[in-house]
Parts: sequence; C-alpha cells; structure tokens
Amino acid sequence: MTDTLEKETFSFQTEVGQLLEIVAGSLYSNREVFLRELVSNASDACDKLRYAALTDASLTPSQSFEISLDINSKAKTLSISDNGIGMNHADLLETLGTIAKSGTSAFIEAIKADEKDQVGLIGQFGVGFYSAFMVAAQVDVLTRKAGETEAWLWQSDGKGAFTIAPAERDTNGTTVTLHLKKDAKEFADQARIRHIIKTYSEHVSFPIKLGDDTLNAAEALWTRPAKEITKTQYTEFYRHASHAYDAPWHVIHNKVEGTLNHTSLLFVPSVQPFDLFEPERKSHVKLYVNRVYITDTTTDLMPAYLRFLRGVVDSQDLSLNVSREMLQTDPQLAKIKTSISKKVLSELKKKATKAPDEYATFWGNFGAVLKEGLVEDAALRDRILDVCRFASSGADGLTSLSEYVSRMKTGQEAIFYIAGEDAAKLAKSPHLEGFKAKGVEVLLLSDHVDEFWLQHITEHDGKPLKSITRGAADLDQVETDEQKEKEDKADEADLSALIAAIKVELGEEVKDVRPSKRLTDSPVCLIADDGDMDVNLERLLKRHGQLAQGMPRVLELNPGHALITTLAERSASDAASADDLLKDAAHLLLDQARILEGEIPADPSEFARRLGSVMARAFSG
Ligand SMILES: Nc1ncnc2c1ncn2[C@@H]1O[C@H](COP(=O)(O)OP(=O)(O)OP(=O)(O)O)[C@@H](O)[C@H]1O
Repeated sequence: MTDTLEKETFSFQTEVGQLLEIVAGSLYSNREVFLRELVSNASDACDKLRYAALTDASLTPSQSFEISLDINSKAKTLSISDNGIGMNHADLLETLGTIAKSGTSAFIEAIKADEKDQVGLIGQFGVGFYSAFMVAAQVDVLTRKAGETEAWLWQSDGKGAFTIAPAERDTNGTTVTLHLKKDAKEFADQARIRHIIKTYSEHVSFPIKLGDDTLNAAEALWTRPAKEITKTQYTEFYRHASHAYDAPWHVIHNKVEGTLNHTSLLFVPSVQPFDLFEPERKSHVKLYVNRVYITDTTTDLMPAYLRFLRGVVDSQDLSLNVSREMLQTDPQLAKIKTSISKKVLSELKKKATKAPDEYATFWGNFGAVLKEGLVEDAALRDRILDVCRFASSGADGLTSLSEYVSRMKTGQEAIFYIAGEDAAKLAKSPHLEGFKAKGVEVLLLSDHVDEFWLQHITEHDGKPLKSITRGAADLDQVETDEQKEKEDKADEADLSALIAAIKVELGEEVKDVRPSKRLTDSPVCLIADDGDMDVNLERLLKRHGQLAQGMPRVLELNPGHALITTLAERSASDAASADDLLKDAAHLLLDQARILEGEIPADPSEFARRLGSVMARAFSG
C-alpha cells in the first residue's frame, strides 16, 4: 500500500533502458509479435487470478475471464485488456521498470556487441512487455489489482523514464494502450489484428474479443488429440507459452491414462535460451491442474537437467487445492515427474537413433545440461547415459558409449577419455599420440560437467572409464594393425641417466619422471599420477578457488624423440653433473609440457632466460 496521490516519475533500470534502445531501434521485420507477447501476458494474468481465487474465495471473479482488444483508428491506438490479477503500485515498480531475469546485464552486453544478430539474440532473450515499444511511441498501462480498490496509470515513451499516477478503473485487471508510431499504423487496422491473433494466439485458453467477435478457438491446445494438431499450431502454442521466437526442435505431446492421469505438451527449443546456465537452473514448464494454471516455478515437476524444456503439464489427479508450497511433498507429483522424465528420455533416444544429425544439433545446445542428470538422477542414470553423445578421436561425428565399446580394439581394457576445456584443443593433445598410433579411440570431453559425472560413473558395460592424463598408459596389450611397434622399440634410448639428472634438477617440482608410452611426436607431457586428481579437474577447482595448490605431476619423456635421445646421450657422459645446458633443458622440458597443457611456465622470466641462453648456444655452435 502507498499514500502516493501524485504522479511520480521513475527511471528505468539501466538494463531496461539499454534493451528499449535496441528494441525501438532495431528494424524488426516481424514486429507484429508484440501482440502475441501482450496477449500472453494478459492470459498469464487471468491464469494467476484463477489460481489465487482457489485459496482466497473473495477473489473469485464475477465474470468469466477474457481478453479484449479495442482499436481506435482515428487516434491510432490499440488496447489489450484483461480481467486478470492486475498490478498494484509495488508490482508496477517491480515489474514494468526492471527485468527480473538473472544474467540480464551480461546478455544485454552481448546483444550490444553483436550488431549483426541483435534480432536473433533478442528473440532468445524474450523482451515480453517491452516489445510494445517496437510499435508504440507511448504505452499506457491502466491497472487494478484483484482484491484492492486503488487503480494506477503507468505511462512511458520508452525513453529512460516512466510515471505512475493514481487512476480510476471499475474492475480488477489491466489495459495496455499503445499509441502507435507513425510507421506502425497498420496495427490500428481490424483485419490486420484479426489475422495476427489467428496466427499467433489461436490457442490461448481464454477468449480474445474484438467487439462482440471472439477471434480465437480459446481452447487449451494440449487437451486436443495429437493427431488433430498441425505443426504450425504446435509452433504457435510453443511461442505463446514460452515467449519464444524460434520453432521447436521437437514436440512431445503425451497423454497418460491409468493410475495417474496427466497430459504433457513439451517442447525442446531449437536454440539455447539465454539463461540456460544461470545458477538458478529454473524450470520453464507450467503446471496445470485440470486446466487451472498452478505455477511455472516449481522444481518438483521437472528435474533441473531437463530445464531446457518448455510447455505444460496438466493433471486431473492432483488436488486443485494444492498450494505451491505443498507441491514439494505431494507423492503424486513426484510420480508424474518420473513418468515425464522417462518419456522425454525415451523420445530423445528415438531421435538419437533415427536422426543422429538432428540429434547432434540438440546435443550441441543441451547436452551439457542433460549430463547434469548423470550426477543428480541416480534412478535414471542409465537411461540418461544412453542418450549421451561424445566427441571422439576416432569418429567424425558424435558417439555413444555403447558404440565406442563396440569399436574397442582386441586387448583394450578401458574406455579412454581426455577431459579439458575445448574439444578442438583436446584433439591435438600430445597425450593422444600413442593412442592414435595404436588406433585406440579416446573420448574428448570438454564440458565442465564431465568432470562431475565421471566421479559417479566409473565404468560402462563392464569397462572402466580411464583418463589418459592420469596414471600409466598401458597400451601393450592392445593389438596393433601394423608391426610398426617393434621397429619403434628398437630406436628407444635408455633414459635412466637423463631421468636421474632431471629428477635432481627439478626436485619437488615434479612427482616423478618416466619414459612415456603415450607419446609418439611430442618430446614431453605431464600427467597426474595414479590416485592423484586428474589434471583437468584440478584446473577447474583451482579456477573456482576450491583448491589453492595443485599436486606435483609426473613428467613423461618420449624415448623415441630426437631431442630426448640427444639429451640422454649427453647425460650419460662423465661431465653431465656440471652441464648447465642440461640443467636448463630440464626446466625447459617441464615448461614445454606446461605450455602444451595450455598453461604458462611457472616462472615466465626464468623460462625466457633459459630459452634465450639455449638458443644462443645453438646458434653460436
Ligand atoms: N496484463 C498484465 N497483467 C498483470 N501483470 C502483467 C501484465 N503484463 C505484464 N505483467 C507483469 O509484468 C511482468 C513482466 O512482463 P514481461 O512480459 O516483460 O515478462 P514475463 O512475461 O514475466 O517474462 P517472459 O516474457 O520472459 O516470459 C510479468 O511477469 C507480470 O508480472
């Protein structure tokens, strides 16, 4: 409540100001979508009041819900009215001057930076109410909250500020009036408006009226049989229900009858929503009970690892009196959650098998999210793993674990992987060399979440999962196609003297120095010792401040590399212990291995000095 009786002026939150500049300035060819956004908001407002009236009978509306449009072709205005929940002074301040989505600032910076695809990015973000400013020079919002007596008029020209003043409104609800821009007068044309509503809002559950005419079917789409619904109708509904701009990648419309009746109409978007990796990991599926909207914020309906889904779930078997707080303990809802998760996973499996190329697009967008389920949903872990796909050193496209296993070499005991930040860099890692030479495939895991599920899943199909940057690479048992190996062995130098010299020089900086079986082209690499933390996990934890100091690593030397064999010869001579060049070489080898890992030398100035001195000697000799 507030005592304010005068008109007050407020500034938009910085991000809203920036967003409005982009919205108003961008020549959006498809700007009629503003009407879908405003109608969706009106429909949400009716849904919200219907829910509120469940627990507070005094809010029960006397009239049935409807959304009405009003065109004043002389004044060039278009109004969208609803008799829904309405807004009070605090609501207006909170919602129509700010953006309550986390990650907004970062996203707006990204939009500003990408001049070419501003429209596409805005679509991903969903500008909602603010899309009104694509067509309106001024927007008035006259609103009264259900259960309250005061009404308010919010006004803005979208240029940095808005005003709120006390006003009159006979009933609860909201009227948004657009004073159309000169170049947007087409939206004061009846035929145009009828057409837009037909196109975008046919399946809004409430009647949309223009005068006495109802323009839409006003029937919840998900209640109709799937075979009667066209692809276009699904797409429109998806855009309406989720304020999205893309076409869904996949639609899952499923009716379950029996012990626990429920209908779900779920959409997998074709682009990544902007907030996919925000820490809230919010669900975006709306829960209805017998067509009455309950909530879209519960975490008890969809698991977080399916948060990319949009759409609705409607059940006749939940109690209509179920409050949002009670949802958590409702065993029925938990069953629905499991049933839907299984259904989604089985649909994904079908897609993955029948259309692997299309599935690769899905995987690129949402794979990293789905893999969170491997950690969080122990009960469905196998089903989730079944639809997981991985980049591999041996396959061009993506591979499943089962496909990998089917291609394993005779004598290969483990499923090998390398984890890091970037799949392209991983593919070039020196650790892979020996595996490539033997024709042994290595999975390239480049999502952060990989390190976490690898803690839970240590084998598949009886084969252990093994990092190639940790522990010994024992490839001796693996049969090779060629006889090349024997020849290689003959060239390998005895590294014992060199290893001893390097150990003395590097001391605590390394855990051990060993000849390598995994290198063919590079002279050195670093690995984690068996039982130590894998290199990539250590890097991740350090970056997130969860680990101050890493473990010393094992330095592996390639006994077949010319540099190593030369150094080995040199270290076998009597003068080796006083050989400064060898000492520099020991440090340089370690730094070189660090650089190959994408790290920087431990002491860059010492590194530069040693490199300079070694080069000077090389060129002077
Ligand atoms: N007709 C309306 N009646 C009541 N509240 C409304 C109405 N229109 C907008 N609002 C309020 O303003 C908020 C902001 O609306 P906006 O369309 O910008 O975003 P949204 O609908 O919450 O999010 P998104 O568009 O991403 O789904 C809404 O969440 C709602 O609280």
